[in-house]
Parts: sequence; structure tokens; C-alpha cells
Amino acid sequence: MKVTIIGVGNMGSAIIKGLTHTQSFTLSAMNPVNPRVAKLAEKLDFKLVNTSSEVVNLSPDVVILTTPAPVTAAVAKDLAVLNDDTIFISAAAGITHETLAKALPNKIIANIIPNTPVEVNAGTIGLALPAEIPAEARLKVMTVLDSLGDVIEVPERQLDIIGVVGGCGPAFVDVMMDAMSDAAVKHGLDRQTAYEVIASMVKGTGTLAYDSKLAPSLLRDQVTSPAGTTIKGVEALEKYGFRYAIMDAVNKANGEK
Ligand SMILES: NC(=O)C1=CN([C@@H]2O[C@H](COP(=O)(O)OP(=O)(O)OC[C@H]3O[C@@H](n4cnc5c(N)ncnc54)[C@H](O)[C@@H]3O)[C@@H](O)[C@H]2O)C=CC1
Ligand SMILES: O=C(O)[C@@H]1CCC=N1
Repeated sequence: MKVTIIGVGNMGSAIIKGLTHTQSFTLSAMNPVNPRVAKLAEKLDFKLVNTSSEVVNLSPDVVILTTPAPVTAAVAKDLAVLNDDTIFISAAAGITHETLAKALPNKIIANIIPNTPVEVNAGTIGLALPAEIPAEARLKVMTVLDSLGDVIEVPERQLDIIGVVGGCGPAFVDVMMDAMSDAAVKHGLDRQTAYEVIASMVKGTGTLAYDSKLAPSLLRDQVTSPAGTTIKGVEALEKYGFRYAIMDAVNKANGEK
């Protein structure tokens, strides 16, 4: 399958790296001239073009739009001349199916919100598909997305909140990991060991929650031994409003004033 990624910034690069690992796709990308992107294309050996007319000449089966949201509809419009079998997958947060359908009449369009762990094929990908999508097109979309991580299909009205929790969430976890590593360094751990233990801990905690399907509150209870150390730390988190800080991060990222 020929897959072209439009916009090779943070998200586009992460998707290209994830797809490269699978060795299942013929990859190409389009980005305005940029030495960073040229270097990536050379390193990962994908074809890089700089204009939409060159993308048309590549005749991709699937186009993934990872351009900044404000320009995405205009970028899509320039690609409307592609064959009607071309499937468009848009990762632009807040750009609706309706907006893209106006720019891409008669095209099959999927809306996704991925996250940066797609780079290591461990992504979380919220997906909204049109109800009338043909089975063959659905299969193509799933073949690409399944290779990048967990795909969670939702109605389009839920894509924004999935995008906040799944898409912005890594940054919130990164802030916590950064603060935790500062404290570990304060208490004598060297920086690299701190990063290693914290990243491993987050990976394992996520895997346990995902596999067990238990509520996070129950998993927390399994760690808090009576009169032990963890409950003292949990008390400090409550004192400083950690839970509300996280809730409000989601509120604000979801557009609440
Ligand atoms: N960074 C993330 O974790 C996530 C980002 N997204 C979405 O991905 C999109 C890109 O976000 P980032 O990668 O963070 O931004 P970014 O600024 O890192 O990358 C944007 C890229 O698009 C390129 N670009 C700009 N105009 C273009 C055009 N007309 N044609 C082709 N390429 C063009 C830029 O040169 C840049 O390389 C946004 O729509 C965002 O909502 C969605 C989920 C997660
Ligand atoms: O910050 C953003 O707007 C994008 C959408 C989800 C993650 N990054």
C-alpha cells in the first residue's frame, strides 16, 4: 500500500517512524523545504516531495494529513484531484469530517487523533469513520492504524475528548515524570537511572491497567500498604490538589475557559 504523509513535524515524523518499523508500506511525504525533514527522509529512506502536484504524481492509496490544523482544509483541497479511491486520514485536531468533506468531495475521509507513542508502535489512536465507509476502505484504514498502536473507534462527537486524553495525555505524563526525576535526583539518584526507572514504571503501570482492565483507584489501593510509604505520598498528592490539577488540565485542553 502506498502511504503519503503530508506535514512532517512532530506528529508526521512519529507516524513515519512507526510505519517504517512495520516495513509493510511504500512511504512518501510532503513538507515545505526543510533540512530536518530532508535528513529524516535520507535516514529512513522514504521519498520526500515539496508540492501537492508531486503528491498527485505519486498516486498514493492513503494520504495522512498531519499539517497544522488551520491550513489542513486548504492543503486537502489541493489534493482533491487525486483518484476517488484515495483514502484521506486527517490527524488535525478540531478539523471536522464536514470541513474536510467540503475540501475533498467524493473522497473517503477518516478523522483520527493519534499520539506521539505511534513512533514506537505503541500509540493510542482515536478514530472516527463515516457510517457509509465501504468495507475495503475500512480495512485499508485499519491496516495502517493498527500497525501504529491501539485504535479506539468512537463517534466523531467524542473525538475531541479522546484526543485530549490520548493525544495531549503523553505531555501531562511527561510533566509528572520530569518532576519525579527531579525529586529522585534530589535524593541521590543519577539523572539517567532516574529516567530509566520512571519510564519503566509508567510503561508497566499502563500495561497493568490496560491488561487487567481494573479501575485505577483499585490498582492504587493494591500499592498502598497499611501504614506504609505510598499512602503518605498519596496524602501529599491530595494536599497539593494533584487530582484536580489533572482534571483541570483535561478541562483546559478540551477548550474550557
Ligand atoms: N503533536 C502531537 O502529539 C499531535 C498532533 N496532532 C495534529 O497533528 C498536526 C501537526 O501537529 P504537530 O506535528 O505537533 O505540528 P508541527 O508544527 O510539529 O508540524 C507541522 C508540520 O507541517 C508542515 N507544514 C506546514 N504547512 C504545510 C503545508 N501547507 N503542506 C505540508 N506541510 C506543511 C510544517 O512544515 C511542519 O513540518 C496538527 O494538526 C495537530 O492537531 C494530533 C495529535 C497529536
Ligand atoms: O497540542 C495539540 O494541539 C495537539 C493535539 C493533540 C496533541 N497535540
